[in-house]
Amino acid sequence: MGRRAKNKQGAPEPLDPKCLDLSRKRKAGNDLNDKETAPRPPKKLKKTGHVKTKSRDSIKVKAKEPVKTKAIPLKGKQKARVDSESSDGWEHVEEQANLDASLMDDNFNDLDMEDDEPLRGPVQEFQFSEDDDEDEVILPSKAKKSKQSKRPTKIIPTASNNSSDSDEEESDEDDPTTMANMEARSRALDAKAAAEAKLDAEELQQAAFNDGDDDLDMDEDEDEVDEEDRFHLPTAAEREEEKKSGGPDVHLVQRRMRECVRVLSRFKKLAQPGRSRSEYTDQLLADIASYYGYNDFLAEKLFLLFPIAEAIEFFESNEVSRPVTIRTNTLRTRRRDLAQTLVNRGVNLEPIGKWTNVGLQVFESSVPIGATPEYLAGHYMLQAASSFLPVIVLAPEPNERILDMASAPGGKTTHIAALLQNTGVVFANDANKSRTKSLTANVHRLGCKNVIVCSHDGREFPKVMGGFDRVLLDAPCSGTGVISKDSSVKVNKSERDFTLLSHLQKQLILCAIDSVSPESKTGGYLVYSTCSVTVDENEAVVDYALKKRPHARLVDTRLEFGREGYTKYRGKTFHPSVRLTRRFYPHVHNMDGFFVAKFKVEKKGKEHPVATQKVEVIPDGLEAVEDTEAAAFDSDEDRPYLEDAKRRRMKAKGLRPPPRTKPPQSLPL
Ligand SMILES: C[S@@+](CC[C@H](N)C(=O)[O-])C[C@H]1O[C@@H](n2cnc3c(N)ncnc32)[C@H](O)[C@@H]1O
Repeated sequence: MGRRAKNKQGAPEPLDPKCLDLSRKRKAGNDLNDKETAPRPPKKLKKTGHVKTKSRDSIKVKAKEPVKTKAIPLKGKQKARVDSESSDGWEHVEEQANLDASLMDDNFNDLDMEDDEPLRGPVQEFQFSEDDDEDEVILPSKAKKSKQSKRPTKIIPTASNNSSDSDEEESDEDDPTTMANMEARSRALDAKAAAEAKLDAEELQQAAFNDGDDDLDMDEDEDEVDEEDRFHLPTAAEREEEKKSGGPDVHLVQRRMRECVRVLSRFKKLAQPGRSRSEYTDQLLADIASYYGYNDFLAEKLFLLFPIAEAIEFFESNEVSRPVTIRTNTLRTRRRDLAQTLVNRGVNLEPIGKWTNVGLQVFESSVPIGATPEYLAGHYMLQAASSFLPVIVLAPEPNERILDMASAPGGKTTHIAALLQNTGVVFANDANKSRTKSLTANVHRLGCKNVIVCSHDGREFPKVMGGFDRVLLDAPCSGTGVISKDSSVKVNKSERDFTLLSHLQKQLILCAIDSVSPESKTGGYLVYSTCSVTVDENEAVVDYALKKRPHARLVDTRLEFGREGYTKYRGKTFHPSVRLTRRFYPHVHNMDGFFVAKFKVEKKGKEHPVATQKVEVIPDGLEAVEDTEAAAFDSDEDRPYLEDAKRRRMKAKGLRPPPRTKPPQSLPL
């Protein structure tokens, strides 16, 4: 269990942002009560294994059993070295081919994936993150005031408001939110958060620029550090001794983390003579792992994603629940009407932000939000704000044929169905049959009439069916973006899991591309998303797909916020267009960590010039192989499935279906 969570010795002070050199920051994650510049409020530590610092009393979304986390000491210096190449989760695809043969399953050998030989075989030894368990709601027996009444900052909005408006609108902040002032308040909050986000971005850019740069010591003319005041980094023997005596006091760990961050930011001036950067980094990583309750591997993997001070922000944000959000089901109601009804029931809510016209953020509720008559009637879905994004990016159009390749429990499927206005058809697939039950239940509750639920391994597409106008692959992933919801991720993910996941994601993304019809008149798009922040599940997968399918190119997501995807990461260089992908972080956007990429699939031979202008540095083992025949959509093969589905629809309506034109083929639904 992490010391942050364990709280054996009383609640420690929150890390002082000043000492993390973040004092100028006004984070999107700060409490609104803090108005302008106050730091993140102190977080309460729990006595259970929960590491969340805020509980939801009346609004419980997917409450979990307490998870016991365990501090695992660093095994060696090399383990935590920032410059370690071996531990950053990169895989060699050739090596993947040599994965334990028992992992390989011949079921898919008949797939037309000769060109992807190294990626054959399913990967199945890990738990998938099922972050998007929208609507898996635990209903409280008694409605209580949510701790969200403290009104955490809004989810990051678009920057479109002027500050004078926002000043005016803030003046009535103490008054209750009503339908009349809801929009105005939302705009004010949007403006404030946008300004904060801009400031953050500038500071982070600066931090990234400075990070690791010894010349950061710009204050050389300052007085020498008094030797007595200099932070003493424990020696190896002292650390060993500390371990033997049951680990350091939580306050000591906290102080030490602060000091290490400080020293690393002004190394020349503050470091003890003779001690290296990597020694401080090792100590910091060991303390992060024990304080927040991560295994060493994951602590390092996540730490490496950010400049040092920002990494602490990220770890801190994983200790705080994200705002409760709901998506209006426009098949049943309008957001305005829903908001009015819920306000009348005692729910305090506001529109999420300008980027969505269906989302509402719930601040407090005197009724259980997962058991209102409107909920039961399918007027809304309890859904994380981040999971709106891939569907917004997919932008389905009425009458299209859409595949949601990994769809349970259906938050995104039902959103797609609503955008199609119940026209066209959505094939909602999920490999896990038992999870299709909640998917089907949601499809029914929300009144989606254009959804066909099926259960295939995604890698069977497009053999099962292809030629879709748009495909969404919300891939199974490690869930490193949703640690605040599922803290077990902190300790149950190993390097091997990331290798296997990335392997599976690469297989799935190729099948997803091959399922898109380049002939589509209205579409021809694939959206790839994960609720993970690791590069090997995101940019590396996307880059791999670009190499393997040169007729697919990345296009703008048209989202107005989110950080650009990495085009360079720890010695790897990706195709320049990978910057068109978008990353979302809890500490920046106050939403789950998330990744979204959008591809346009062109006809073969019509490769887009950008897609073929590959940069030279290619991730290990992923040398571009000429794209060979991809599995093509075979309309003859597809016909029996479509016919079967049509017969079912007719039967369901009490109509007599026409005789079959071919011997029946069962569609496993
Ligand atoms: C992130 S969740 C999907 C959440 C869903 N899109 C939603 O919005 O509710 C990933 C899903 O992938 C499914 N899955 C795992 N491996 C798969 C595979 N090989 N093919 C298809 N689905 C798979 C899991 O069962 C899980 O439901």
